[in-house]
Amino acid sequence: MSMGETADDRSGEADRRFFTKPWVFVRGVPALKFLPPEGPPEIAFAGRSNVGKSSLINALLGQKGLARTSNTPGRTQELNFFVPDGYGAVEAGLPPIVLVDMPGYGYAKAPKDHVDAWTALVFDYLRGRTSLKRVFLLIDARHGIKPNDEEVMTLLDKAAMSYQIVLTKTDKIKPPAVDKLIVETLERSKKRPAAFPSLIATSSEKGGGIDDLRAVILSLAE
Ligand SMILES: Nc1nc2c(ncn2[C@@H]2O[C@H](COP(=O)(O)OP(=O)(O)OP(=O)(O)O)[C@@H](O)[C@H]2O)c(=O)[nH]1
Ligand SMILES: [Mg+2]
Repeated sequence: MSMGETADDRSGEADRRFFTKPWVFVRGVPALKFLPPEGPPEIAFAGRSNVGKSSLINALLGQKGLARTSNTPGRTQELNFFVPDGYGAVEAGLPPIVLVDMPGYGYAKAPKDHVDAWTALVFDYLRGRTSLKRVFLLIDARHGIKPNDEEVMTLLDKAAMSYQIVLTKTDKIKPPAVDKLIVETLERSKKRPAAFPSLIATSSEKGGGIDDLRAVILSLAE
């Protein structure tokens, strides 16, 4: 379900094949100095720990287990780069698009120095990466926008980095509650200069919103 705009009409047969072909993991980046050179357009999946970033990537690509997921927050600990297979090296600038799974923020139970290092990595990447064309900012439909999400939105606004809110786990709440949350969330993000004027409500479990998200990804691919 896409609110505030219709998904553009790029979900034809050829485009669907883009997502049914295998994608591959190409690189895990534990610190900024290991980032590949700036190159093809990147789309980052950001959000609090356990919000469902890795699960959403797997649902989009139809490949369970490609991005590692867990019941326990703090699963993803590096910036993980995924590209459609068969296009050649990311260093050579060849893939049409790169999806970047990120460590979550807001998880206080891991050792503090670990959390601080992930958070710095995520924030630096979001602030300074030229190849980054869109950030999907994932918000758990059960919890709504939290103060650390606001902090990330402020950072993205300051960096003039385009971001789009994606509600996750909508299968866990009733449809009227999803509708109410959509209205409230859009109202809050309207005041944000870099926020996209629409959001996408998804369920990685049930498949809701996945085609809309794919259409956005296709529209950014070269
Ligand atoms: N019911 C339901 N559960 C989901 C959905 N998406 C993710 N989950 C569950 O939420 C938990 C966390 O999912 P992950 O994809 O690992 O979350 P993450 O944001 O990558 O977490 P970190 O890497 O730790 O930051 C897992 O137990 C998933 O099965 C969804 O759409 N519906
Ligand atoms: Mg993860």
